[in-house]
Amino acid sequence: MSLLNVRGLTVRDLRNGEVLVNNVDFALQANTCLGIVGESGSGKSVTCKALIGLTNPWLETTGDVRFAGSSLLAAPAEKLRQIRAKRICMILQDAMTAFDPLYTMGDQLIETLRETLSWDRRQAQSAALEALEKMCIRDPAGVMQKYPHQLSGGMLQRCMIALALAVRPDIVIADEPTTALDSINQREVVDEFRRLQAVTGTAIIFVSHDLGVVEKLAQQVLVMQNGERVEYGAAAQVFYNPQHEYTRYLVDTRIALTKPFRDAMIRRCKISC
Ligand SMILES: Nc1ncnc2c1ncn2[C@@H]1O[C@H](COP(=O)(O)OP(=O)(O)OP(=O)(O)O)[C@@H](O)[C@H]1O
Repeated sequence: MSLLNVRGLTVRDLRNGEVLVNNVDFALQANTCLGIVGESGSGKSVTCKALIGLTNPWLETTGDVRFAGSSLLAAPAEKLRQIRAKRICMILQDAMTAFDPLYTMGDQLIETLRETLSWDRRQAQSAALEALEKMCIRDPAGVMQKYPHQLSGGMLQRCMIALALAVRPDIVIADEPTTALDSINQREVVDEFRRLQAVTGTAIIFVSHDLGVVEKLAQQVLVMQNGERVEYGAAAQVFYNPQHEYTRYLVDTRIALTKPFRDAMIRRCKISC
C-alpha cells in the first residue's frame, strides 16, 4: 500500500468556478521522492496545499487523498493540524519568511520541537543541535544563537530541513525550496534533501520547475500543465522517454538552457588541460 494515495484530486475556486487542479492521480511510496514539475501556474503548489488542507477557504477540494490508509480530506481540522505538525511537514519556498525575525534560530527550533513533540527544553535543544550537525552545519551552537537575518538563504533552508529531520515526519513536502537560492546553494540544499532521505527514510514530495533538480532527487515524477496531470511515472521514463509533448518541451528547454553552459565548460577544460 502506498503511503499517500491521491485519486481524482480537484480544486475549484468557488468564487468564479475556475478549476485550478483537475482530477489528478498519483501515489507516494514510503522512503521515495516524488517530483512535481511544471511551469509557473500549472497547479503544483495548489495540489500540495490541497493534500493537507492548507488552501484558502474559497477553494474547494474534492477527490480522495489517503494517508496511511485514512482520508485526509475527511479528517477533522484538529486531526489535520496534528498530522501537519508531526507526520506531513511542508517546507516553504522562501525560508526567510518561515522564521520569525525577532527570535534566535535556537529559540525557534527548540520551541517548535517542544510544541510539536511535547519534549522538554533540554531534549529539544539537543535534538535541534543534533539535527543541525546532521545537516553538516558548521558551528551549530553558534547558528542557534543567530537571528534569521544573520544567516544566508541557503543556511535558513538547511535549518528548515534540519527541523524536519528532527521531527521525523512520514512525508516532507518541499515546495520550490531552491528557488530563492543561487546555484551553489541550490546544489547544497539538494544534497541536504538526499541526506534527509538517507538518514530518516522520510518520503519527499519535491516541487520544482527545475527539471535538473528533480532529476537528482526523484524516483517518480508527476508533470503538470494547466492544473492537469500530463505525465506520471518513473523518473527515468519521464526524463529519457517522455510520452507527452509538454514533457518533451520541458526536457528540451532544459537541454537548450544548459547545453551552451556545458559546451563552454568542456571548451574551457580542453583549453586548460
Ligand atoms: N489562493 C488562491 N486562490 C485562487 N487561485 C489561486 C490561489 N493560489 C493559486 N491560484 C491559481 O491557481 C493556479 C495554479 O497556481 P499554483 O500556485 O498552484 O501554480 P504553481 O505551478 O505552483 O506555480 P509556481 O511554480 O509559480 O509556484 C494559478 O492560476 C493561480 O493563479
